[in-house]
Amino acid sequence: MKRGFLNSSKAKARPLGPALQSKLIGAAAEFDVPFRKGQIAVGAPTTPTFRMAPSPGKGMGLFSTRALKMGDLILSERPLFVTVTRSKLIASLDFTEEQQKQHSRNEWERHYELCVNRMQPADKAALMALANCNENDGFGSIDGIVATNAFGLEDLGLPGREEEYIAVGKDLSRLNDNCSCNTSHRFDTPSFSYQLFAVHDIAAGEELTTGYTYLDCSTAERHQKLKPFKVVCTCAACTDRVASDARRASIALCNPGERPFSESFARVWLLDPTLPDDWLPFKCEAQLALIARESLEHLPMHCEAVTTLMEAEWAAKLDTFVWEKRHMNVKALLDPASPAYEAHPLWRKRQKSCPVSKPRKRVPLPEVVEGKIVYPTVRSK
Ligand SMILES: C[S@@+](CC[C@H](N)C(=O)[O-])C[C@H]1O[C@@H](n2cnc3c(N)ncnc32)[C@H](O)[C@@H]1O
Repeated sequence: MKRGFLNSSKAKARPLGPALQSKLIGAAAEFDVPFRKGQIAVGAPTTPTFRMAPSPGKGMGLFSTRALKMGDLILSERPLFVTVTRSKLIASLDFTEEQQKQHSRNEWERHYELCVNRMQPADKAALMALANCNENDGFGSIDGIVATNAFGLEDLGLPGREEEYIAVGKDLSRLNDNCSCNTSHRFDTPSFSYQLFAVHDIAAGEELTTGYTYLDCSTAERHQKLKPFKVVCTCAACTDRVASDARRASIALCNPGERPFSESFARVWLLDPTLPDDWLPFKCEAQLALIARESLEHLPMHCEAVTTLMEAEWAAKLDTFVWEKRHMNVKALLDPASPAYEAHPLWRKRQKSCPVSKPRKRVPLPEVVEGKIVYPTVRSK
């Protein structure tokens, strides 16, 4: 699961076999010693970065207490509660769909109760104080809280079963949704903690937000996926949906079939020696401009576009930084016998297929015109 919560489209429903059922755990009860004192884990910020406060129309939320820079660590916390990803539990083939659903909810509630009753009182109280958007939907009280607040815990699963676990955090689960979110989290397995980072600069007092669903899709798709959280998102992207949808479609298209950016555009560039050298850097810059415009810096495509740009263009620029200790000799990058050449696959392939460099021109960035992305220059092959 790239980001977000239990109901993410990637959280697959699968039967819960006995082996998995026995793994159902209350993290606070099961993993102790180094982190038992509070929720703060290794690497936590030394000065407070956030506070919890009401967010109009959204219940409680987290707000920055000081200006944060892109990449700043906001919080680091051990999950309160870890469990296997919720799946439908089959009871009887004679059950109606609704009876089946209710059976599943009852079973999950029974399992959760076993775990929660093993938790430390303070952890249990913190868990039970979290929001529950499923209160009147036939969910048990713990099940409802887990469904409202759980994050994917993909780094704990075995290969091929990465989406097996989910977790709830005392502070992390207070993050509200925004389709142009300003934070991203990852799970640090050695410290068994979630770490939350600023994905762009954040002003003091700004609400900290995350994306509950995949965000490189249309407003209508996002709203559909937000339904289980009872969220009707009114963020800037949802309000300016025509232009925003066009930009997001273009960002997602740069990643057809979830192939890394470097494999889609870089491949075209690598294999076509008639394209100018600046074709790929241009594509990267266009992608970066759209990502920045939509505040989608948390997407893997952002990192991929920067990496591709670095390899395609900035490697050559490094040649001029002779005053820098780590100065990289680009001649080495051009020499197939050198280790530097070997270490840069993208550059290497480009040099192989297109040995003659063509001059790099700056081009204006794409714009949205009547809901469509318009690239300013038609690039000739
Ligand atoms: C994980 S909790 C977030 C923290 C929660 N606001 C609280 O008070 O603890 C998810 C719930 O917060 C509310 N929420 C989150 N984002 C929202 C948004 N953008 N607009 C309205 N409600 C939102 C919804 O009720 C949702 O079910």
